Amino acid sequence: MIMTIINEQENAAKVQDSKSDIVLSVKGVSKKFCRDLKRSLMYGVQDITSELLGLRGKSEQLREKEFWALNNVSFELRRGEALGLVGKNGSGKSTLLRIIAGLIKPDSGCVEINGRVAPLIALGAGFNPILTGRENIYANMAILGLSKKEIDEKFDEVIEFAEIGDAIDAPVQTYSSGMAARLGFASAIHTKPDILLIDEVLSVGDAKFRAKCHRRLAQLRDRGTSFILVSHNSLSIIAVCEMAVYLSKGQMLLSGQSSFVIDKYEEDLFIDDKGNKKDKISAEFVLPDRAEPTGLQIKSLSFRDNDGNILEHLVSGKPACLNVHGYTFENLYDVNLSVIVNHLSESNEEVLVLKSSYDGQSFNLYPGKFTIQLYIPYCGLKAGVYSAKVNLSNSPYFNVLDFVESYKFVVKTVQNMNKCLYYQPRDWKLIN
Ligand SMILES: Nc1ncnc2c1ncn2[C@@H]1O[C@H](COP(=O)(O)OP(=O)(O)OP(=O)(O)O)[C@@H](O)[C@H]1O
Repeated sequence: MIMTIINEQENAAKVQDSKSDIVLSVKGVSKKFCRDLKRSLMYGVQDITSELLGLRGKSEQLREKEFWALNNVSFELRRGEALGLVGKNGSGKSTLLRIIAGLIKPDSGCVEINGRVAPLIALGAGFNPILTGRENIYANMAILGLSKKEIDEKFDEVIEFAEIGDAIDAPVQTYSSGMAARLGFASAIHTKPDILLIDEVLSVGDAKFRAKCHRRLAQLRDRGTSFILVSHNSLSIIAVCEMAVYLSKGQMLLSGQSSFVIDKYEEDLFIDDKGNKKDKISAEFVLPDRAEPTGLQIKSLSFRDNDGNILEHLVSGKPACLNVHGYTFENLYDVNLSVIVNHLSESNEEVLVLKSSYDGQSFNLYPGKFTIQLYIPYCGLKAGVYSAKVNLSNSPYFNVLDFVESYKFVVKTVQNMNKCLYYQPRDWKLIN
């Protein structure tokens, strides 16, 4: 009997602990906007008047031209946790951050915050363009709740972190977007926030500064700061956040472990608004006939398996052939194939540059159809959406004969490789 009582007390303490760990609760938050400016102003006046008169009821109905920018979104954030917010353009991410930051009110639902929130929303948000960097630091940190004395104490650290030198005494309107982001980031992190809201700001600035921000974020996390990070860069989300929320047209489609959520999000990048697949990526990419004076035309591109069947998508670690099928009108010698691949769903950076010339290979083509094949014994790309520039050129000066600017394709993975930059074939064994 005594044991039971102790256990119940322990359980109650645990529940209490886990509750006090929650720094943010977003409960059924909805927000509607109106596309028509005149109407939006009219609705605004109506809403304020009825609120003043105490008549404003539940605003669950949409009026003409209104739409839900957020619809019944709920999640919790714990102390020291990092949560990624993903979704296509216009899915409601910034609106949600603005509601959490208290910049706009939800139409229904509520946000409960346990601590200090520092928003790093749009670049230099909160900065007054005609004030200097120095004046803005004071204004910004005061808004975030610091006293003049506290700001004086932190000031040198802030400018040292921002590394903007003499520009600190120039008006912020003369700053580049990178400089404004540095200053915004530096002042926000020095307010010792409990929750930091970061909207794409980490994608500006040079690589060195970004690395410094990431290091500082890791330190803040160790001290218990929680983050919400909005980014179109899936790798940033996976690297920084253990949890993620996926918004689509204002609704929370999915929440959970970030690698799982990102997988689904990346898959959906190829689904259009009507739910159809946007590009038949795997089906042959067929080019129209063009008047090419170069003596060669690329007719189609496709990825195929070893048996020549068209692949719906590539799979990390599995073999594939890229078939470049075309037509030549004359003899062409020393033709080179080049394939440059960008990772669309992440940084859009080049991740692969393959040129037959680099491998000392070129092809002689004679009038009629041809197929040049690039065989990859295993696909080293990780899951995601990619775009390839495919180009045929010939020596001696690599004159371009024909090219395809953007051949999109999807790579899927059967194993969890999301935290890796590329696919690594592997085998595990114990050797006694
Ligand atoms: N003040 C506003 N008035 C009317 N519509 C708005 C307003 N603010 C945002 N919207 C609309 O609400 C929707 C959600 O916008 P939001 O900026 O939250 O999307 P997002 O997911 O942050 O997009 P992005 O990835 O492009 O930054 C969009 O359709 C946008 O046009």
